[in-house]
Amino acid sequence: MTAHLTGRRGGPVLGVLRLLPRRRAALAVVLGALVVLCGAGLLAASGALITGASRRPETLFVLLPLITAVRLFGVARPALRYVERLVTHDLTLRLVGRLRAGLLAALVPLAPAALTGSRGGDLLARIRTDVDELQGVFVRLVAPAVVAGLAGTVAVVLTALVSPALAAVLALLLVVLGVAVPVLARRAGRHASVAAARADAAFGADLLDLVRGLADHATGDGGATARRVLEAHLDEQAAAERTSARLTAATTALREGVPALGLLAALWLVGWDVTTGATDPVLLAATALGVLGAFEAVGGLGAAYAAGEGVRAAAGRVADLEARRPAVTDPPAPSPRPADPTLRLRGVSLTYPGAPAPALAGLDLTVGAGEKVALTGPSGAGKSSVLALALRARDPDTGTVTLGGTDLRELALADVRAVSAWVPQAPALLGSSVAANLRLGRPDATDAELAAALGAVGLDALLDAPGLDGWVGEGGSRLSAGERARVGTARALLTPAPLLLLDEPTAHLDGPLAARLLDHLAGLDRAVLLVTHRPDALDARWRTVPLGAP
Ligand SMILES: Nc1ncnc2c1ncn2[C@@H]1O[C@H](COP(=O)(O)OP(=O)(O)OP(=O)(O)O)[C@@H](O)[C@H]1O
Repeated sequence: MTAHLTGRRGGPVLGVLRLLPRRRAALAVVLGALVVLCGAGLLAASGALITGASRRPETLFVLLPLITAVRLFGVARPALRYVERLVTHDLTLRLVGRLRAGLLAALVPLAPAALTGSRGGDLLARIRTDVDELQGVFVRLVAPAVVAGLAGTVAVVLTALVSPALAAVLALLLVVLGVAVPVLARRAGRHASVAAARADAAFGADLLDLVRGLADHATGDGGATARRVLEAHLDEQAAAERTSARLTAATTALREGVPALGLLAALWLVGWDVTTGATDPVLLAATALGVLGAFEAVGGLGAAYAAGEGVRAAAGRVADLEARRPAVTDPPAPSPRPADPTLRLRGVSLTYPGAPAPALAGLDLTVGAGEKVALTGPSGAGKSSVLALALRARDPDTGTVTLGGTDLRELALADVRAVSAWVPQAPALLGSSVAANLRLGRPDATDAELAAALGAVGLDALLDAPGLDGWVGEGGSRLSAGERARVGTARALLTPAPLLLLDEPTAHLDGPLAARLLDHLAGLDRAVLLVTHRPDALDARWRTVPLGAP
């Protein structure tokens, strides 16, 4: 795993390319080039064999090397293709692994504070769509480009041994077919597709207006004006489609025509050398067919050019994610984890970026070991923000937050989060079993311990249905909001953390259930700092700290 997926130097795409396993990538492109050269070699050897056979040699032994070459190229081509595919797939899977691990590594330090401005769907798209796009960086972009360069160069050099003039023509035509044609087709195609999309959108919008106001249009000129407007859009659509069809036809003609030009050039130039006696006639058909086969080298470049745009966009989005600064970072030399879990906030103020007013201003709060404290106050009073500071999801603008007397900024983040177990208002559940969700709190918990934790939060019923090994649905969708919240609390109870930070654990519960949960929490031998809108449900074991709007 690399520290930076998209790298700092050379742009985002180069950063992704650095993740490729180099030896495998080199092997894959060499194999790819050999496949192309075997194809051209097969055609060339076949041409030479046919010409040689047409001379009716006295013995077949004369043709034996050519027969062997035809067989060799014929067998080697599919075999090499098979190995090339194996290597490429292996390489792509390794790349996907590195991309996913790298993206998650980039996301983890950002969570939760630096991700609050991101929409969940956007992040999911980055992880899923962008990784899908980037995983094709080798197969769709690098391999076709390098294979084209490698196989094209070898084909030109071999051709130069027969006819330097033909080699020059071949090089030129390879560049035309591999670079000029795709670039022009893409540029022209973009204009045509923009025009078609514009015409489609205009037609759709006017059609909708027409249908909505059908009664109005039917009066007056009987809808003739509306029809004329729609017909004008249809004409635009037809014109855009005609342009696009002409473009496709021109590109196809060039794709077929350029190799044909190469064939003609070979017949002309090598044919001339044959008539002057400078070249053996056997080489005429061999060179002409070999040149034809060499064009396969640049066959994948059109798709590579198109893929390049997607890869660039995906790499840019990933780089943008990596460029975000985490809200909090580990200190260079962390202090040891404090044995005393006393949480103390002194003169703490916090204003969220872009917020017009502070969420907290000059707050003092202490939660001693084993103490039970409830934060109350109106919505927006800053209750959840206190928990965020206690967990060091953020740092205060002024004042200090300490655990056992040590400033949180001097502690390793992992230590802060080992001392405190946090349960947000809507805890995240995995699309997995009840047990798997609970074991996030303590991976080695026994089934009996899981059952006890469920019992403590009044979720004994989950033991029967769906059962510890039962599926909770995607994101816990098969459970109610209240059950999801209590699974989160049970998970926190399973951790050994001496301080629990619970954000409205009773929000979705009815009176008796809320009382049962609060009673269990009050009886714990660890400290609990909870947020609640129902201070009346708390008994004397709780110290209530009201927060007003700052
Ligand atoms: N990530 C954020 N970015 C900007 N402003 C925020 C952010 N989180 C909270 N705030 C603002 O800070 C203030 C305090 O929010 P906080 O969530 O701490 O209040 P709360 O008392 O827990 O509210 P509630 O009872 O509704 O959960 C609010 O005005 C809120 O809009």
